[in-house]
Amino acid sequence: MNYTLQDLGWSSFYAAQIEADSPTPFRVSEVHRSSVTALSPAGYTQLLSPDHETGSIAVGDWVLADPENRITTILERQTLLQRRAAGHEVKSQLIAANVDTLFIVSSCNADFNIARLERYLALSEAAGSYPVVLLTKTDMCDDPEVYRQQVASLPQAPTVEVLNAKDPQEVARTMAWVSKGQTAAFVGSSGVGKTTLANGMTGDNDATAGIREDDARGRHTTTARFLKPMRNGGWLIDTPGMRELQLVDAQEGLDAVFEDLRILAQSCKFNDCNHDTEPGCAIKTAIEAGDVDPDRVARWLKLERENTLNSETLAQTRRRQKSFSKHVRTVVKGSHRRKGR
Ligand SMILES: Nc1nc2c(ncn2[C@@H]2O[C@H](COP(=O)(O)OP(=O)(O)OP(=O)(O)O)[C@@H](O)[C@H]2O)c(=O)[nH]1
Ligand SMILES: [Zn+2]
Repeated sequence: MNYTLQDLGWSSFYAAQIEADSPTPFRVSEVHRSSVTALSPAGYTQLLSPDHETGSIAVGDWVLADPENRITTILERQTLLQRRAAGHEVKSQLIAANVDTLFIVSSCNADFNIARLERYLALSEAAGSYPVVLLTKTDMCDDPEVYRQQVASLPQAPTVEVLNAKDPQEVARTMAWVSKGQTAAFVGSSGVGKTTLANGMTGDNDATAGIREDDARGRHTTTARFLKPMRNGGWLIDTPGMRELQLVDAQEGLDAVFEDLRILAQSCKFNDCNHDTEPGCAIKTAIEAGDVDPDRVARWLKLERENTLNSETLAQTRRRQKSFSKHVRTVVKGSHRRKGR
């Protein structure tokens, strides 16, 4: 199957970043330890990272490479999904780039959890992706509408679809949230139906998501991310293992999801009000008047604290990533100069 750049999601946003005589861009479809697999109209190509490290490249990225297939430029992203990486050290982990639609998957059962949905919604808003909440397992639930209502009545009124993920017609309906050339990804807990939905949307038949990869320490299970073509001409970034999700650098996302509380907090007497014991706290007053749900305030403050802590500690990591992208851009400029420009 050969794809045009437009099929792969190329748009004027990216075209504006390259020059007329730039080499053909690639879309990253898989990130490995020191190389990436990328798609272009010529098919799949293995590309090398200049510093043999791929932490700054995400599935979905658009990149340029030199004739030796070494990546020279990562094009500016339209959207970027990231989270705090697992482990003690605060690092951001790139999940996927240039995702237009983020499917936030939960089930119409005990998995359903507003706090988790708010967290995923903030992630999506911070990334710049359009969130669509998919509530699965309607066939095993007496009243899916109760669940739909709970999502739809959030102040942000997110788009929500309820469906049986095993029903091809219902999957086809939800697939319409991704147009030809657009890219989608899934987040959600284990067992909510992400693989089932992905199989329905791509026509694949994946049973397990983990793959095995060799490294110096021997074989170990790793989580892989793939860009896969959807039946309708869209693209799906399959992101297994997207369960635990700590926010980092997600202030804009939190501001969007909790806009009502943020606006209310502007009326607090103190600018840096913790909405705890301070006098003149507009949030507390609203809770006491029954205008605001105290649980929602608690969820907001918890996510705010988490994001602030992670984002502040991240500064150093971010500087390292910046110096990487500076390095690859310099390579491009240098090669231009050599050509006498
Ligand atoms: N009846 C019914 N079963 C579903 C539905 N969605 C998923 N399932 C079943 O739920 C089980 C888990 O579904 P998966 O698609 O593997 O869930 P997942 O989100 O990919 O889980 P992880 O890979 O662990 O993250 C499977 O047995 C599915 O067949 C649904 O809408 N209705
Ligand atoms: Zn306050």
